[in-house]
Amino acid sequence: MLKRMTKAAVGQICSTNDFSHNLKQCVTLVHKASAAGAKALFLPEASDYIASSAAESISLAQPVTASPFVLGLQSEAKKAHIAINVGIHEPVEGEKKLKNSLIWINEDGEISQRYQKLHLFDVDLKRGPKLKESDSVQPGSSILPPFSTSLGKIGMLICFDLRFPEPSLQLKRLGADIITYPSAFTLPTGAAHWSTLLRCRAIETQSYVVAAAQSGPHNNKRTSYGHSMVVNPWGEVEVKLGGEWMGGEEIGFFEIDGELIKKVRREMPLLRRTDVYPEI
Ligand SMILES: O=C(O)CNC(=O)[C@H](CS)NC(=O)CCC(=O)C(=O)O
Repeated sequence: MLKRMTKAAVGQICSTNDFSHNLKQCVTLVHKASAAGAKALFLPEASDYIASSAAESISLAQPVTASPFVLGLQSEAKKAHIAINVGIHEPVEGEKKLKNSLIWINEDGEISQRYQKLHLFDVDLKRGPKLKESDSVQPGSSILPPFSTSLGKIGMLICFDLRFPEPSLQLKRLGADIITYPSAFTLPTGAAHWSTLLRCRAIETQSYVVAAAQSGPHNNKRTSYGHSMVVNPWGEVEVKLGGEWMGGEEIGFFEIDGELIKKVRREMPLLRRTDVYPEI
């Protein structure tokens, strides 16, 4: 029997504080994705820009209705009839701090879903990095229920959220087939934890995990780890892009196999002992 597979693309870029440079990289990837017949393109966290300080990040944020980056991607999505999952910054009216958001731009170019990052990356490692995301960002307060797309049901999380199994398990419980983690991991934490965490989340949730990553130097203070990955529900790595030394944008293709999701879940049901420990 013919399996129903849907093609998608995962894109890697290196954002700076220059909107038009960042948009250009993303548009190149939209064209490549669409030429290859992908139904959706997954882009990294903070694709619109990465600043070198909290103050600069706050000063750059624009509402989606006025952001040349978001408007540009919406128009490309509509032209190419492809959905785009992309991480951006959004100002909050009357507040100083921003939202670290993930939006779903559908095939008609409309923003149809939006998630606000729950866990903020405040770390101070002896050998670096020292980053305090909460200086410029306010955390979200809810999980976005998985939504239907031509690929299957998508559950959205962002970057540092990857370290917490609870929201991914909750998304799986709510019916997700695919969980996304657009990211900008640091070099030391990426080398130590990135691929292990992504495979764990895929194996635990028996779902596809799609993690588009920032890669390379954003400014003289920050460099990202790269290695964008797609992991299938059995934990196999289906796509792995290059590391931080790679210049420019990069793309990888994969197919979502709905039969594989069903097979993995049927063959090894993960029935929780919620009589012993609480359901999360
Ligand atoms: O700063 C922006 O504009 C965009 N946001 C980010 O890059 C965020 C906050 S600094 N990065 C992470 O969450 C990295 C997590 C990480 O590296 C880990 O969990 O090890």
